[in-house]
Amino acid sequence: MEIRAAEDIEIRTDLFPPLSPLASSLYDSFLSSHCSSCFSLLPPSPPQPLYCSAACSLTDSFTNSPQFPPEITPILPSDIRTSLHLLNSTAVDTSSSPHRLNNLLTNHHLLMADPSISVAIHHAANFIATVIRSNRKNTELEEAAICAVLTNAVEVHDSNGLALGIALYNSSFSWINHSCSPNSCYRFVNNRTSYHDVHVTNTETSSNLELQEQVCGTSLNSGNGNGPKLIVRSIKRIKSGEEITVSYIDLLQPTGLRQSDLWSKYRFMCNCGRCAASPPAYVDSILEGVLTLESEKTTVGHFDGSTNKDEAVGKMNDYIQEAIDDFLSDNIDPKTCCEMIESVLHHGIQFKEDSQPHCLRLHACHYVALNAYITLATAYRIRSIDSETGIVCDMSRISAAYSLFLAGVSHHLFCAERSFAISAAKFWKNAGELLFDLAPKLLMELSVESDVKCTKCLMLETSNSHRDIKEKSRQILSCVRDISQVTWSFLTRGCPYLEKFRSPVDFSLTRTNGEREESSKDQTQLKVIIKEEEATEGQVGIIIPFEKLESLPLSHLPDLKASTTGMLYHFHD
Ligand SMILES: C[S@@+](CC[C@H](N)C(=O)[O-])C[C@H]1O[C@@H](n2cnc3c(N)ncnc32)[C@H](O)[C@@H]1O
Repeated sequence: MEIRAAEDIEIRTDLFPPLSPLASSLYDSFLSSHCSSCFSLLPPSPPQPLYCSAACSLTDSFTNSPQFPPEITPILPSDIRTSLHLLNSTAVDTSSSPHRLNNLLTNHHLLMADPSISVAIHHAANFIATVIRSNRKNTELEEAAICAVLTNAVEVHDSNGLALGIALYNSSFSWINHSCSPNSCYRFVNNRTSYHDVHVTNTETSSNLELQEQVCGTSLNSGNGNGPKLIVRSIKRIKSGEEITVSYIDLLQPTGLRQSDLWSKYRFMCNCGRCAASPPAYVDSILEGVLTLESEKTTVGHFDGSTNKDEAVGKMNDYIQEAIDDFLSDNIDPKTCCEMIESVLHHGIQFKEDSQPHCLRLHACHYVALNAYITLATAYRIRSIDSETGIVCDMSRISAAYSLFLAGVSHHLFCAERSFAISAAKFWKNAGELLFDLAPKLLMELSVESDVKCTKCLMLETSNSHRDIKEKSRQILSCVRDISQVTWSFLTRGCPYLEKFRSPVDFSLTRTNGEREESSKDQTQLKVIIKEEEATEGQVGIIIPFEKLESLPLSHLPDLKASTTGMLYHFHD
């Protein structure tokens, strides 16, 4: 099943009114802080039982279910609670074939064929049958409910991106397939927001969609009226008849990782255009891109004796990822985390090829580097809070610089793949917040007053059309580039990794190992190794300077890809 547009849909259109879930549940860690029915934050001393209102308490009858048996692992208690709600929902037709419960795909055969999960599904189904005191002879329906939840439920996030729990929606949403280059996205709206507070460009939007092979008569808003409401919005222009797609996973990952993410979470191999592209899309090559520098320009190597680039890249990735994981699990302090990650980002690692030493670095847009910038921005921010007065500003400044750099990098990727708009917008917002946070600290330190307003761009104005958004995106970049001519060197002072870059939106290196060099000279010394095994001898790629990529009409990007020989991207003036 799939959903297709019944008519042309403009960018930024809500495809149907906010949808209530058929069933939902908080994760265990939020059960005492959030309303189990509508997911809103409860007051500091919450009422017992834990609902925000009498209406919410009426919709949720299974919160006090008995202790979950350990055999249900790896199925989470929130999956079981959602399955219980689903079976208890008046909007669910339990008399139809359990293999397509309420017309939702259950992937029953796929999940039951996997021994790592089928045993747990079986135990969980027996547990659910006991709770609902089912007198059915078998637990087929309970199994189907669990499989429907595992196949279709989505994680619910609050406005800060915190994952609160899961929710399952009817076929209007659940029939929307995944794409790694989707044309739509979804988000959750506060239950207290009325439909009229939500921006809807076309109030007739429910007629924008055609449900293929629709057989159920369920109305769009059937389900748990108090649960977290979901909105689907177009992020590209969609032609009549085109399939509506959203992303089920983080899109800022290269193809192999996206595929394994989808397999481990949803048990399917993605067959979308981005995954099937050959040669791979520009963004997928650059998300895994690495740089080599000639030996005399480098001094430090973290892993001696490596003669294989793939192995060297693997070590570099593992080292950074371990530092990130250790930081997130409190195993290392923020200062050590910054030192470990920055040392690999800045110095890269050494390897030998044809008995020549080379230094390998992650490309600034490498997916591990992106995760590193997020961690570094957070770690420096924590250091700013924990610091003595003297270095508070320095720590906040570098935190803002990493956040701004991340926004610039994601914007660069967004220019080539428009579905990265959501990530780029989030990173720009974070960067803006950290810069706003830094400004008063600096003013206090400098004891000056200032009223700074941007007159170059109209960033806060909303854009309606594709052309407007492109123009606004160009304005923002030109504004950031102009401002960063004066601020970037200040923001990055004392941070050797970021000091190498000309600005947060230009990734051509300005120095290698402390030596300031002309950018053009650098570029001839850098080889962009995107997929080394596919490059032929003598191929030298050049990092595409940001301005050049930006000034290219988007329609040229596929040409750029098609004109490549091997996997190296050549770019000529
Ligand atoms: C939420 S459902 C989407 C609707 C589903 N196609 C249906 O018939 O009801 C998710 C399931 O659809 C299939 N699916 C979704 N996107 C896919 C894609 N890009 N490639 C292959 N299968 C996909 C997978 O079986 C996945 O588990």
